[in-house]
Amino acid sequence: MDDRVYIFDTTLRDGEQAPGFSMTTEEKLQMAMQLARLGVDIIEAGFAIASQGDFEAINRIAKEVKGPVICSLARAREEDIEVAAKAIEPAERKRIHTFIATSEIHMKYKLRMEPYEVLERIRRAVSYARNFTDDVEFSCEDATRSQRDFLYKAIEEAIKAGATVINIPDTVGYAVPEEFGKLIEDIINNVPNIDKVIISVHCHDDLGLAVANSLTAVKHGARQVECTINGIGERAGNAALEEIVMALRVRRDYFGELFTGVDTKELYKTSRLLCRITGSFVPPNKAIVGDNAFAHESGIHQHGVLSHRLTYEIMNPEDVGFPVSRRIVLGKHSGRHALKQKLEEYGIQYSEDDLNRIYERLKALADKKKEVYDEDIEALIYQEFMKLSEEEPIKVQHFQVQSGDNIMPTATVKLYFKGEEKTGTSTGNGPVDATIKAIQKALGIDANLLDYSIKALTPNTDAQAEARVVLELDGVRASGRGVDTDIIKASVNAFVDALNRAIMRKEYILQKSQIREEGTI
Ligand SMILES: CC(=O)SCCNC(=O)CCNC(=O)[C@H](O)C(C)(C)COP(=O)(O)OP(=O)(O)OC[C@H]1O[C@@H](n2cnc3c(N)ncnc32)[C@H](O)[C@@H]1OP(=O)(O)O
Ligand SMILES: CC(C)C(=O)C(=O)O
Repeated sequence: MDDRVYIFDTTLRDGEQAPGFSMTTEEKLQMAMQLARLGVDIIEAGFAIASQGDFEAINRIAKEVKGPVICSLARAREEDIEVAAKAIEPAERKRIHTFIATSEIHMKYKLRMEPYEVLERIRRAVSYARNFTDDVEFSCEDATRSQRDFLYKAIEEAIKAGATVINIPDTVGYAVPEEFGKLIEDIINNVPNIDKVIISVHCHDDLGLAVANSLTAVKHGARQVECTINGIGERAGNAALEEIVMALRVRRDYFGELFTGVDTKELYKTSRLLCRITGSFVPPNKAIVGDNAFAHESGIHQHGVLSHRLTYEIMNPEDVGFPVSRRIVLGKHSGRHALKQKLEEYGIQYSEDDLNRIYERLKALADKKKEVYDEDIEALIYQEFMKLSEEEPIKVQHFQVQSGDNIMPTATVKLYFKGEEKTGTSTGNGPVDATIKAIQKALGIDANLLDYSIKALTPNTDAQAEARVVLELDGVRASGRGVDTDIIKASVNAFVDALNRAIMRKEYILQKSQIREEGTI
């Protein structure tokens, strides 16, 4: 059996079926381009008969995306198959994926068909699809709840009719790994000519087992895995592509020579592109691509990884394209080893007393604040070692914004810079833009805004909003965060927070270079 595991990405079809994840044609195209860079083997670009928009998106992807096979889903109906064939027609390599349910519950209540009628549909649909392409995939929807002999028969008919890939979906996420692996093995041992086709699996995550089931299936002979970026998909989602690919790569000792064609360095980028396009967030603890996937906060772990990376890390962040290498996060659970490393990063010379003093301050701060950011630690260091004031240089006294659907947004701010009163007024593209510009005018500065994001922390209209800002001021980069029920205030707080850090950081750099010149460091 071949060792190559084909990655069938269904982010743009099953992934898009998740509420809130619909994408426009342009967005789908952008995502498909990135999936091609990622190196997936097949892109299921949509369900062509679902809508004119879906048809057009598949058609554009088929025309413009080179590399992967482009596929459309189709029910076991001639009309669906014709529309799918038309949509994928321009692709260099094309696949029609047709399906019908084979479980009793689906056949009886949903399809209202007798089993013999379903078998007839399979024969007709697969052979009809073969008129348009040599690459036809057939799925027995709800395979894991299908009666065994009937499932074997359905697969046999699909192969006879010309299917080249047989997909075994765990449509409702009902299977458990050992049982699912055995199902694949049984199919291999009981269905005639099964060795002539590729066996695929498509697992849903209703019990949180989609990745485990997919990997067990691969171990038992499946050679195509259907999965999505960030595991998005109908209900609880599909198997997460990044987890499947990295598990196969990291656990070569277990999976043997199995490999995929995915360029793992593109994983993080692809995950974040999907977030940006759909306005969704990846939970921080998400395997492989979550913000905390390579972060260490607790002292014992930090000491371990600082001594030898492999004590607590099974993969390199660089291998999945993580933008920062391992993150040592200082917080409530951190120990002195990690703090020492941070002080050394800042080029600080410290005594054992200094270390203990700053360590106590860190713990006290962490008890008060939910999250301690690198910037908070930096501020502690400034205060302890550079004797910079604990006072933040900029304090906003007051701001006022006028905005509406037929007036130019205008903001006025009054603030204090190191105790001196300053005011500024500006118009802008929106109320946030106008206020940020007014602050800059008041201070007479021109900071370069590198990143700005805002999200609601709860689902109501009175929710707390969290704004984050990354900016650069005179070559010094800093980030800031602001939380408020008023989105403009949250944005102002984040912007001023970042400015304060940039100014303090500038002063710190200046002091350090002066000390160096005086030869005391
Ligand atoms: C497990 C999966 O993820 S399957 C994919 C699910 N994805 C989607 O459904 C998204 C796209 N779907 C749609 O846009 C619409 O459902 C459409 C356009 C496909 C069909 O819409 P409608 O014609 O209004 O039918 P509706 O969705 O209400 O019902 C489904 C019909 O398809 C039939 N059907 C369902 N699956 C299949 C199948 N695999 N093969 C043949 N017929 C099927 C049902 O029995 C029902 O038939 P009926 O209209 O004769 O009663
Ligand atoms: C169409 C099939 C593969 C499907 O999405 C499912 O069964 O979940």
